[in-house]
Amino acid sequence: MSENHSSPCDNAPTMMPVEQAINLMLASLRCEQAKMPIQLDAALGAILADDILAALAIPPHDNSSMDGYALRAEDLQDKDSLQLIGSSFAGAPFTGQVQKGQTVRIMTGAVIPTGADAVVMQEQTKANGEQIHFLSQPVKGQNIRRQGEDIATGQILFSAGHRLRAVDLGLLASLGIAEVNVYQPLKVALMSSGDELVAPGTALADGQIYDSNRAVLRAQLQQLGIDVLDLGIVPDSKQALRLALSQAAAECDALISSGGVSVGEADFTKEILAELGEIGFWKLAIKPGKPFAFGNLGGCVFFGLPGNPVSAYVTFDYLVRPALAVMAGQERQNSRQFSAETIVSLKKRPGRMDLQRGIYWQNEDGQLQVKSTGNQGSGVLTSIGQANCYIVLEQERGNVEPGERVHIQPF
Ligand SMILES: Nc1nc2c(c(=O)[nH]1)N[C@H]1C(S)=C(S)[C@@H](COP(=O)(O)OP(=O)(O)OC[C@H]3O[C@@H](n4cnc5c(N)ncnc54)[C@H](O)[C@@H]3O)O[C@H]1N2
Ligand code: MOO
Repeated sequence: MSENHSSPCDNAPTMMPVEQAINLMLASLRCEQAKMPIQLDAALGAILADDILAALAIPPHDNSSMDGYALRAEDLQDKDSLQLIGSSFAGAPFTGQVQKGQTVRIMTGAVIPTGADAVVMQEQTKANGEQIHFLSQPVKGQNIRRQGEDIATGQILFSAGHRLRAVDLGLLASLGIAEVNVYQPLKVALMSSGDELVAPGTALADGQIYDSNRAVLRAQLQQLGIDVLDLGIVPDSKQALRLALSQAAAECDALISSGGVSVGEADFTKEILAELGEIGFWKLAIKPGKPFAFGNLGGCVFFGLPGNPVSAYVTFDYLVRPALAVMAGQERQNSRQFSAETIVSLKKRPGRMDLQRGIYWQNEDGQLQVKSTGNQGSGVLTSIGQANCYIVLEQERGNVEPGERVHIQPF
């Protein structure tokens, strides 16, 4: 993280527009992760630290896409039989040259013999000893997969910052690459704040609830390949918060806390953040998630998520995820949004951008339609479980009527 964190609106009375907050956050962050070599079998989800150039072509040779016979296409213009002179198997190429009037038995994936320029599949032939009779007239290039048609030598296959997916591991393997340089994973501390919280598996006393945010956030971090330092449940005490924030600052690249960032009498998180570090901004024009706080504890970036389970989930998704991607060295992802017609009315007050939870589908005419999951309360975690998209409603928009168009962002 850069040393200079702007403090655009400490104690700002107004809510900062979400785009502005994201831009401020991303501009203040950069990747400082060391590079490390990693074997392909452990590289799923890792982020490349170097460009990958193809040192060879894929496929490396012109080869057959069918079991059949390799030949010179022009030879079958005036006759329909050719003399068999050998065979080319995948891994055991034919070493001679195909001359006028000759053919070579060939298997799928085998190298095209020198001189041949087409392959006829065996179902369109009849063998009679060394004479092969052809039932179809081939065209030049038929059933030949060209050298480099998938990947050309020297091509940049992946740029630094690319997050490796399963298919990418196959592409790297096809180039013979067994090890790549990736960025070391981020280490992120995670804590839940609140005296009312207890860990699942324990009995509840009066007024207590189970801590669900940590389970969700831990899993989301794990999916991003991040090392999680779980600081557990931190009670609403300044001293406990000081200890937790100090430990995170000493050991981690970032701290994600949930709860305690609003204006209640036990909401101390911001106060301790300001004491040990710096508040970058607090309070965004977003629903849910208004009291989101961003700051730093020296070199440790602080993300203060609101305690309400939906607010914590949504702010992680929309605000923290892109920030962590920058810190982890990942190339910028554009969020995929589509336009859809809402078939229900959506309650919306101007002033905050809404990320309502919706269900979208394609109707018989191929048009995207969407409806709300229902109760949009920021404690209703099932609204996310049932949803397959966010309905993104602009900050100044008011109530939305059935038939109006809205933006959706699929999960
Ligand atoms: N007077 C005002 N009150 C509130 C405002 C406001 O502007 N003025 N904002 C509301 C909004 S919006 C939100 S969001 C919440 C956020 O408050 P905190 O971040 O301080 O969160 P808590 O008060 O600690 O908790 C809120 C809610 O969520 C439950 N919770 C907290 N942590 C967890 C957890 N780990 N797992 C499950 N549930 C959790 C907690 O019990 C509360 O019910 O403030 C509003 N108030
Ligand atoms: O933003 Mo709070 O998250 O609206 O409930």
